[in-house]
Amino acid sequence: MLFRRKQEITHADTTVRARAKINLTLDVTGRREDGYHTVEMVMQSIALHDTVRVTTIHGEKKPRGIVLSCSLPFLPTDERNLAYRAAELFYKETGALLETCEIHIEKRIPVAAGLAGGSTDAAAVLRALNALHTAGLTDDELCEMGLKLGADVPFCLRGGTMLAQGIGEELSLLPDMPHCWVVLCKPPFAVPTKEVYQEIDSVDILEHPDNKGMMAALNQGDYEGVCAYLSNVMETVTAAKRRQIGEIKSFLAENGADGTLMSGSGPTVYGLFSDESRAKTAAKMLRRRFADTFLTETCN
Ligand SMILES: C[C@@](CO)(OP(=O)(O)O)[C@H](O)COP(=O)(O)OP(=O)(O)OC[C@H]1O[C@@H](n2ccc(N)nc2=O)[C@H](O)[C@@H]1O
Ligand SMILES: Nc1ncnc2c1ncn2[C@@H]1O[C@H](COP(=O)(O)OP(=O)(O)O)[C@@H](O)[C@H]1O
Repeated sequence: MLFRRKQEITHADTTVRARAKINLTLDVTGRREDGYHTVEMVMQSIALHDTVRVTTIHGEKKPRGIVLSCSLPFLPTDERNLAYRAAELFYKETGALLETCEIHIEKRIPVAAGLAGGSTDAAAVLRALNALHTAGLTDDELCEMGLKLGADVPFCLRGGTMLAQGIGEELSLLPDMPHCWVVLCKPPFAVPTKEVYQEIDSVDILEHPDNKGMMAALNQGDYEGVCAYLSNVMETVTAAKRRQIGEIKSFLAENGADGTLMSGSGPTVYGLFSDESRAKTAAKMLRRRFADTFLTETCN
C-alpha cells in the first residue's frame, strides 16, 4: 500500500499601515526626454493610512497566484491596481516562490487626490513581501524596485520628512517637521497627474517655491516658518480652473489654519493647525460641504 503524506499548508501574514503624504513644497524644474519632469519637493508623511494585509499560503492543492481585494468596490483588483503590480514585480524580480498571495486593502486615503494613495499601497506590499519571504532586500533595493511602479513609491517606502529630487526618487532625509494637525479636504473632482504635468509645460511658472527657506525652517524646528514657505507650482494651474481650491484655502485660513496648500497634483487642499480643537472645528464645518474632509496629523 502506498501512503502519501498529507502536504502541510502554511499561512503567513502581516498587516502594514500605508500612510498618505502631503507636499510641503512642489517645484517642477525641467522635463526629461522620456516625458517625465524633474522636481524639487519637500514631502511629509501623515497619519491618515490605508491598512494593507498580505498573506502568503503554501501547500494548497491549487495555488491561486495573486488575489487582491479592496474595501472600495470601484477600485480595480487586477493588474490595474498598483498594489497588485507591486506583488507581481516582487515575485518576478526576486524569484520568490509564488503559490497564493492574498492582499486586502482597507482604503481610507481618498483616491486620485494628490496624497499618493496607490503608491503607498504598493510600497506596503513590497515591504510586506520582503518580510514574509525573508528576501532580505535593502531599503535602496526596495526603492529601486518601487520606482518601476511610480515616482512617488520610493518616498512612500521611506516616509517621514524628505526632500525629493530627480523625478521624485532622489531622497534626502530632512529634520522631522514640527508636529501639527492637518485638515485635508478633497473637492469632488479628479485631476489626472499626467495632465497637470503636461499643463505645467505650457505655462510660465512665475513663482517657484523657496525650498532653501523651507529646509532652513525645518532645520530650526520653526513651525511658523514651515507654514510661511508652503508652495506648490501645480496649485496655480489647478486653482485657475477650479474655484473650489481657492475657496477651501480661504475657509481654512479664516478658521484658524496657520498655512494652507494643495497637495501634489491635487485636488486635495490641506490646512496646518497647531491647535487641535480649531482643527477639529474647521474639519467639522468643512465636512458639511465636502464629504471627503479628514482630520489627521503629521507623522515621522
Ligand atoms: C505630483 C506628485 C507629487 O508628489 O504626486 P501626486 O499628485 O501623484 O500624489 C508626484 O510627482 C506624482 O508621482 P506618481 O503619481 O507616482 O507618478 P507616476 O505614476 O510615476 O506618473 C504618472 C504620470 O505623471 C507624470 N510625471 C510623474 C512624475 C514626474 N516626476 N514627472 C511626470 O511627468 C508622467 O506623465 C507620468 O506618466
Ligand atoms: N491601490 C490603489 N489605491 C488607489 N488608487 C489606485 C490604486 N491602484 C491603482 N489606482 C488608480 O490610480 C489612480 C491614482 O490614484 P491615487 O494613487 O490615489 O492618486 P494620487 O497619485 O493622486 O495620489 C486612480 O485613478 C486609481 O484608479
